[in-house]
Formats: sequence, C-alpha cells, structure tokens
Amino acid sequence: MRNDWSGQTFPHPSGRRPIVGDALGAEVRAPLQSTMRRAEGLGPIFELQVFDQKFVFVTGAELAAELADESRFAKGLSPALVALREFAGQGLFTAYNDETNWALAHDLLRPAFTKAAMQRYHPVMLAAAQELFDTWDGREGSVDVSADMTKLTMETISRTAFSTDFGSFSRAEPHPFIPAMIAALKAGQRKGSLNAMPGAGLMAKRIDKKNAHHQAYVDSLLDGIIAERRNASEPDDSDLLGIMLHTPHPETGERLDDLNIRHQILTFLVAGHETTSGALSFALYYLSRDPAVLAKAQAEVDQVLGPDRDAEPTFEQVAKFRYLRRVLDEGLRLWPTAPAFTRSPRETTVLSTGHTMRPEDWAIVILPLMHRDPAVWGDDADAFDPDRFLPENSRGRKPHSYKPFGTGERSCIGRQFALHEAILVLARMLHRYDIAGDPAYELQIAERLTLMPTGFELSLTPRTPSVVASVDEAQAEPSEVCPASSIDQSGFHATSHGCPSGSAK
Ligand code: HEM
Repeated sequence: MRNDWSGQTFPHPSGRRPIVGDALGAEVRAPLQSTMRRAEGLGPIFELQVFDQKFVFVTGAELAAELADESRFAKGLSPALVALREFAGQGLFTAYNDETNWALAHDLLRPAFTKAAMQRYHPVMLAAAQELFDTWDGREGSVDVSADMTKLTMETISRTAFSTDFGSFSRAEPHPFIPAMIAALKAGQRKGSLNAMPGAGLMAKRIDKKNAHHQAYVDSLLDGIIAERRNASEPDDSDLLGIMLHTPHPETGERLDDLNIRHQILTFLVAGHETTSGALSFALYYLSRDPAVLAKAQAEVDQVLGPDRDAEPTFEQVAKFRYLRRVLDEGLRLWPTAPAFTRSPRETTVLSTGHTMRPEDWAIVILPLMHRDPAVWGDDADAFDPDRFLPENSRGRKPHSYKPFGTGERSCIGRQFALHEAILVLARMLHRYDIAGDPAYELQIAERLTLMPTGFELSLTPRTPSVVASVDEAQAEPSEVCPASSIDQSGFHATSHGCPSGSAK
C-alpha cells in the first residue's frame, strides 16, 4: 500500500502543503473528476500525495499500453480495492492474483459466460426490460434514466446470478437488501479513503459499529439463499449460484466454500449492475443530444425489428445492432463506467519514462483520460462520434488504447453479458419510444465506485407502428454476418462492427 516508488517523484499539481500533501484540491464527492482536472498539463504520469499515501496515475495511452503487457505487469489492488475486500473478500474482483480462490472461481465461472449460458440469460433480460417498459407505460411525465437503468440492471443480474427477484418494478421502496448492500459498500470505501489519515483506526471502528447491522443483514440474506439452494432436492446449475454450488473444478475436483460463494455473489451484484446501468445511461444521454445519431440508431432497430413496437429481438438479432454497439462503445470511451484499474510489475522493471517500478509499487490508469489521448483519438477526442469505431476508422489504431473492460487475465468476465444486456435494452427502448432530453440539462456525473449521469431525465413518447414503419430505412446500415473465423472463443461478436478484431484485450 505504501507505494513509495523508491523515493522517485513525479509531476504533481501546484499547491502541495506540508502533512496533507495534495489532499486539499480533491473533491470528496467527485475524486475522479477532480483528479482529471488536476492532471492537466502534468504529462502521461503524475502523482498525488494524500497525507502518507502516494498515488501514481497514468493518463497517456502509450504508457498505459506498456502497463498492459501481461508478461511484465499484472493487476494491482489500489487502496479502494483493498478496502472493498472487507465486503467482497476474495471475490473475483478483489482477490489478489496469487490467491487460489481467484483461479478456482475464474475457472468455475467461465462456463457461466459462454454463448450457451448467455442464450439462457437472454429471455431473463428481455423479461426484466419488459417489466420496466410496463411501469413506464403506466406513468406520465419524464423518467429518471440512471435510477431506472439501475433497477433494471440490478434485477437482471440478481435473476441471472441467483434466480432472485428483488421486485424492483413493483415495490414503492427498493428491497431492503439494496440499501443495506450500498451502505455496507460505502462503509468499506470510507474506511479505505481514511486509511492514510491520522486517527484512521478510531474512525474505522466508529464506521464498523454504525455499519454492523447492514453487513449482518446482507450476510444473513445471502447465506440463507446459499443454504436453501444447497439443501434443495434437485440441484439446479442454470445460474451462477448453481454453478458455484454444484460444479467441481474439471481437473482438480475442488469447489468454492460457502464464504467465498457469498463473496462472489456480492461481487457479481456490485460489479454487474452499476457499470452496465451507467453505460446505458451515458449512451442514452448522447443519443438524446444528437438527433442525427438518434435517427440512425432508430433506423437500425426498425430495420432489424420491423414495425411492431412490441417485437423482442432474438438472441442472434442482438449482434446485428452494429450502430447501437458503436454508440455504446463511444459512450464507454468518453465515460468508462469503471473508470480506472491498477497495475504492478511482476518483477522490478524500468518504464519507458525511465522510472524504476518494483512489484510493491502500483500505478492507476485513469481510463477517461487515456481514452482521450489526442495521440490516439485526435484533437477532437472530447467529441462524441460513434463512427470512430467503424472498421475503417478502428483499423490501425494502436493496440491497448481502448480498455473500458480492463486488461489481461483480470479483465471483465462479464463483458459479453454487459454488452448483450445493454444493446438489447437500447434496441427495445428506441424501437418503442421516441426519447427527448431537457436541452438545458448539463451532464453531471455521480461517482461511487462507478460513474453515472445524475439528474438526467428523458421524456418518452410511445412510437406507433406507423411511425416506426415510416422511418427511412435507407439510413440503416445493412446487417452483415461475421465470417466464422472472426467469432471469439465464447462465440460472440466482440466489436462494434460485429467482427472481433481481438484488440480490446
Ligand atoms: C459496462 C459494464 C461493465 C464495465 C465497464 C466493466 C468494467 C470492468 C473492468 C474495468 C474490470 C477490471 C477491473 C480491474 O482491473 O481492477 C472488470 C472486472 C470484472 N467485472 Fe466488469 N464491467 C462491466 C460489467 C460487468 C458485469 C455485467 C459483470 C458480471 C455479470 C462484471 C463482473 C466483473 C468481474 C467479476 C470482474 C473481476 C474479474 C477478475 O478479476 O477476474 N462486470 N470489469
């Protein structure tokens, strides 16, 4: 955690003070966005000193690509992730690379993200989306996009991960598990951010005391679900929980213990909902800001789904929404909803900048800055343009310059799940409704572990079949089929032009 880089220093913002270091310029509610502003003019690598804790940040695409080299570097755990271990233990996201539970869970859970598994989740995703549309259809006025997308993605992950319905669309108040989970998560995060401050131990004890009942409720609810499923007469391995309970490791025969299964469920709930909800919300924000982009997206969904606004896409059709995929990719370029990851070297090494980095040192890659490096994305890097991801524009782009799902063996296991869900929801939504945002709205971004637009509302007008039918089909791009050789291991179309290039990993 000390991360002293053998005493080497890096550029830092002006105004550093004794004892507190650079802490005064940080915004507690928006640490990432304030760090992004403070990074200006500091070059591809810089530091912030917060009391005793040194943070080193990488923003340049070339240096980030160097850190993506798996032969030299691996995932590191920043103080925020170490703090999260209080909550998610050795779950996939927060495990150290050498913890045996990581490799075991990774091997066991890979089958839960294959094409065959995703085909099972497809109807669950459709059903959750339909429930959301039913609530919208019975309501007047505008909708709070991030709040509704969060309900939707939470339902989808809880139903697919452990077949539990939180009733998000029928309850006036969220299921008590959800605020308890968020409170427990926040408590862990607060303890993590206090870590470097004098008196942190005492404050951590107070936080623990205040949070104990939330943590106990979350633990007991999940342990109850695990016990019930373990004792069921018919073993059911159709969801993630079933796979974890009933599938031994194919080579060693090992299984996950119940504590680790609880940690994995929490990990999937946390990692699997706000990230996708934010990605959907940013995509909808950009769609609502640009009539030409919106028209093109609606032309595409109309072409694939036809005039019936109730039509649901088949599993195979989801891969045909190429333009929607580019919209999503471009939203995740500007605002990657899991906005940073940490890298450490496997052995002491010298970076291309000349700095020596030892295995105990770590650097945090700030994705929204790396994704706007003009050397890769041009002088208009801040502008939203889905056509950046057209095949002809992606070809030749430097490898490792687009990393919204992380990098290497610790990259996102739920990537295809998230993309399938998000594209399916966007397609159905744009096919069913005309969307209009408030032109006076200025993008505000809330930070938890993830990024999410806040205060962003949309008015939804049902589209009638005649409106759908009258959209100029000429605007839609023809749907193509990828050559079999370009389909990745899991059988998915992995890029916005539908045919995997393999450059994302
Ligand atoms: C748009 C949505 C998503 C984004 C942007 C995203 C992003 C990421 C990133 C950047 C990482 C790497 C973190 C690191 O290196 O520290 C990661 C890891 C992970 N994600 Fe996602 N994610 C998304 C959706 C999901 C979903 C839907 C699930 C589950 C169904 C999921 C489960 C995980 C897990 C378990 C890991 C840890 C993998 C490991 O270390 O083995 N994510 N994600």
